[in-house]
Amino acid sequence: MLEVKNLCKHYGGIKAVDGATFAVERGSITALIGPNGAGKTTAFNCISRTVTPTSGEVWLDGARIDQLRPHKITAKGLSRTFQISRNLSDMTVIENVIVQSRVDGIRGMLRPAMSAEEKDKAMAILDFLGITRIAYEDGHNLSYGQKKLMDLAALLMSDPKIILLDEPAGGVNPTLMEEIIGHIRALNEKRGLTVLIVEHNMDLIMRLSHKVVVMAQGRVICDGPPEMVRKDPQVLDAYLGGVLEEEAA
Ligand SMILES: Nc1ncnc2c1ncn2[C@@H]1O[C@H](COP(=O)(O)OP(=O)(O)OP(=O)(O)O)[C@@H](O)[C@H]1O
Repeated sequence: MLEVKNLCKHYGGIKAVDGATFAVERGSITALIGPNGAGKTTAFNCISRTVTPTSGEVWLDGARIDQLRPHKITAKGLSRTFQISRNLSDMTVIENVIVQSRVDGIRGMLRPAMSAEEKDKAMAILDFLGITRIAYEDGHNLSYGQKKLMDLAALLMSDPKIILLDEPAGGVNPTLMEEIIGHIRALNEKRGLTVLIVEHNMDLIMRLSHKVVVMAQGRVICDGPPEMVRKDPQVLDAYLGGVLEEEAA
């Protein structure tokens, strides 16, 4: 469904992504992992076109998307979250969900009124995520976890076929992590969404993913099912005896 071919992003002499090639199969939950600085977030940014790749190609459902503007990519069915929640704190949750999800760029941000249709759709999504009770809460009153769920809701407004989640469990407590795992699984199994996740939490990765793609120094060094990847010597080397080795023991 999503194919990344020989993707490169160089910042001067720094090769943040250096010829990465991988695929995300339709209906899968695929994880992109790797040590700090491996190039995961930069690869995400190139796929969603929030940064311009230096070279390489990104294909979605057989069409090249690496030359499209970000909102055109969203309109084609690919949506992403950001590591740092982008909530607009002087708006309510439902307003945030609607405004952040408008795919027509800056014009959407400037269009204040919510249509009845947008509101119904946003409420149905908040319901799916179990957070209708905070629909009219101001953005600045939200907990960190509630912001994460609001971001997920905004992501779903554009009816994506594939979602890219950047550290969905980053900084959340164990209870919320279980909730987020449940939501991701439900989105995949009940709504048929394909999911690509960047995440450092190995427990989440090993439990959720069908396939794991491992990056190190801008390149893909291994990909396959989680139980294979966690025992791969190259992967263990890349992590230098870190969390994967403990898990594989
Ligand atoms: N805008 C930038 N300018 C210069 N260098 C950058 C820029 N963005 C990323 N880099 C560098 O590119 C490399 C890859 O960074 P990236 O954030 O993609 O890694 P990552 O795998 O997501 O790391 P982490 O797990 O720590 O988030 C790092 O060496 C980083 O310092």
